[in-house]
Amino acid sequence: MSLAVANLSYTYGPKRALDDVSFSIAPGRFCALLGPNGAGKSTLFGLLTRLFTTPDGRVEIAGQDLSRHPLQALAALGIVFQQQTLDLDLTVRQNLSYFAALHGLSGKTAATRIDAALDRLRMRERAREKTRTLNGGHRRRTEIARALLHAPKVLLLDEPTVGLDAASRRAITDHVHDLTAEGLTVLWATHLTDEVRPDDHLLILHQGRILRDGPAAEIAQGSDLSDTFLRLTKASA
Ligand SMILES: Nc1ncnc2c1ncn2[C@@H]1O[C@H](COP(=O)(O)OP(=O)(O)OP(=O)(O)O)[C@@H](O)[C@H]1O
Repeated sequence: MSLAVANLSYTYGPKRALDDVSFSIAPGRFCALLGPNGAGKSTLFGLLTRLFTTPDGRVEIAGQDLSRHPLQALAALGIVFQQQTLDLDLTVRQNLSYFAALHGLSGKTAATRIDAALDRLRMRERAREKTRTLNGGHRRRTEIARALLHAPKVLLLDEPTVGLDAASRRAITDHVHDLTAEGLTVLWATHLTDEVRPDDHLLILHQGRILRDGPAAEIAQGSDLSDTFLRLTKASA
């Protein structure tokens, strides 16, 4: 498995934000983590990226235990946070170059990796543009390209389409689905059912618990996924 989470729990004081969460994602799968506001998606991402830690449960990334071998585990992880983290005064290429340097990449290796990442997101022709001049969708694509520079096996995206118009939202969703064809494993947090495709792996998270885990089409059972999602998250509200 590319990502395996077992019996993960987390509390903020008395508030239990994650309650015995377990799931695993196979290599090259697109997995949608669908949950309403407050479900625990950001808390889960914080634990997967070691922004904070918990003694309750286990995380394995590309076969490496996150608490026992954090450097090796995190080296296999790319992350796109919910809030944008680009320097708007730098060009697209400069934003990526800086990040490549942080990963110890320089010279020809860095240039080759940057070109490849920009190609994957179809952003190569915009490499010299100031990030400030890009629309929201292209800024997001720049961040995704940046997250791929160190050749991670697993890519986490925390509500990556927030604030984008419908066309950009569709384009980003399509681009990231395409990345899985090259073997990348994706965990995509969202509260929007139209970003989930029938053959995606789907996790429905609500009030810190996984309510469903399986192929999206099986979970929807022939009806509209948004109806299923609303029914499930209302029933236990
Ligand atoms: N620092 C904190 N202190 C106390 N409670 C918190 C804190 N951060 C999150 N929570 C609570 O933990 C629960 C899970 O929050 P989390 O942010 O992980 O959910 P989410 O699914 O990411 O929601 P959103 O889509 O709104 O970002 C919520 O009930 C939230 O109010």
